[in-house]
Amino acid sequence: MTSPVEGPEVRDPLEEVARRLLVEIGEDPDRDGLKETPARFARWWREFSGYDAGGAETRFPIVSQGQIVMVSDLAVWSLCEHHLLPFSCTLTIAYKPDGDVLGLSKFARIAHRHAHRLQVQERLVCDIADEVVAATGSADVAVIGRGEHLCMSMRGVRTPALMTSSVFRGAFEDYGPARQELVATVFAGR
Ligand SMILES: Nc1nc2c(ncn2[C@@H]2O[C@H](COP(=O)(O)OP(=O)(O)OP(=O)(O)O)[C@@H](O)[C@H]2O)c(=O)[nH]1
Ligand SMILES: [Zn+2]
Repeated sequence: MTSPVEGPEVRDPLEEVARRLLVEIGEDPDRDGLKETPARFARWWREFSGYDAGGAETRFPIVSQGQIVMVSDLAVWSLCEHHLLPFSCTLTIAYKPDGDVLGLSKFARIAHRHAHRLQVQERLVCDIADEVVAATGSADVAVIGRGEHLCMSMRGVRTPALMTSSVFRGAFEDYGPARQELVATVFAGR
């Protein structure tokens, strides 16, 4: 039986990036505790950038006309494109079905798909709204995000704060019943 020929170990270029980073901040990348860190760093960035939220859109026939569907307290993590630091964001996605309704889990998949990118929170909610419009065929879509950004909490101005960003389309644009129901749900909490 022949054994497979072992070639030279192929390192992910991101490991070199991590080693360089460690050296630049005055660390020894070969010390115990850091030896495996470049490989872990490379795996984490590949996981982040190659994230696949999967799942085809599953639609069901609409149950009742004029209903508002809201999925609230969806918690996602994203990375701020300015500092590459995480921000957490709690999202509420609302829409008025027009035709079919979308499977509940698909909203979480859509949210994660757009969070797993370098983002700013304003664009995150718009990207999610755009995909919900495309997936549901409804023009009445709203997304509200409430986030805490580590780039503001742990560095820079070092002040934890909550940022709210929102997008209101169609029936949610004016401060009518749809918008009022949405805002009441978001601020009532669970
Ligand atoms: N509007 C918005 N601002 C963000 C978001 N994430 C980070 N920021 C801000 O982007 C800005 C980047 O500003 P710069 O002046 O280029 O960076 P900086 O010198 O590190 O700024 P400081 O954070 O104030 O120290 C900062 O005010 C951040 O707080 C986001 O999702 N939306
Ligand atoms: Zn930032």
